[in-house]
Amino acid sequence: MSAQDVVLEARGVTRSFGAEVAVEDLDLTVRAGEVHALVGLNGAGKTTLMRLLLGMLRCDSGTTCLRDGDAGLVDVRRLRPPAWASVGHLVETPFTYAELTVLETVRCAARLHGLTAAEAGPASQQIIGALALDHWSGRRTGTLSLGNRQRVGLASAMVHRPGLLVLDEPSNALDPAGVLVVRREILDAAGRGAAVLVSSHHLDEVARIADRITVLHRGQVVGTLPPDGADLERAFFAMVYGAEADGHLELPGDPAGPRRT
Ligand SMILES: Nc1ncnc2c1ncn2[C@@H]1O[C@H](COP(=O)(O)OP(=O)(O)OP(=O)(O)O)[C@@H](O)[C@H]1O
Repeated sequence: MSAQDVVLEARGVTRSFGAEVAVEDLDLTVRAGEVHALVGLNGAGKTTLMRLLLGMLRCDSGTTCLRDGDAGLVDVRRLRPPAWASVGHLVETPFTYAELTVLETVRCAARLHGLTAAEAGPASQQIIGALALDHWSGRRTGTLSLGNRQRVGLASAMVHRPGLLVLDEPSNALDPAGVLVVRREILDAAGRGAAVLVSSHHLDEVARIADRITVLHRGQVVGTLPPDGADLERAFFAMVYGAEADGHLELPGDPAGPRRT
């Protein structure tokens, strides 16, 4: 892999909210054709990092860059609007219009990402089928279950086959069948050459799809996990506890918590 393959990059990024440092001096790359997973405890900074990478939040210091064709990596704050057409994301609230049907919503997302009217219909039908939403295609999104709203958000993020996909806990609300479907779509996207950044709390799931797994703790990268490692959970906790000054972190239901050995 060369520097040419980097599609998304954070360089020395820091962001605080009041006195709290959510992301601190963080470097990260996502390359074409790879699935890069972010894992960490609640509040580790995963969503904040994704929002910074997508320009949804301003960095206090450092920069986040996205590849814009021949112009190379460009600060997201200066990215030309057409470059955003090749980005798909689901970060926090799924893209849905409560009064529109599933098909209308996904078609709308396709058009917003630059597909022509002629392209948007078939592309929407295809991704709705892929995400097993056919049955709900004519339903207003405001009446859908949480998991199906999540699927619509994923369909809207993927309908235009983006070159960069950023998904924050994409299988959070999904049933086991949905988890399989999303796994397949993520792997297909990377197989087509897309750069994929995904966060998850499910280490087993992450191990199935990721080429690289980065562990965040208190806004910093504390290590990387090998996706084919033997005991990911153990390695994860060792990294997280190891990052604590005294090697000790209290967990609910486990007041003593594991200690660094
Ligand atoms: N808009 C905000 N205002 C104030 N604090 C915020 C804001 N957004 C995030 N934070 C804080 O920044 C820290 C990182 O939050 P973030 O949502 O990035 O974590 P996360 O790793 O995505 O957590 P989770 O796994 O629970 O989704 C948290 O302590 C959070 O309270």
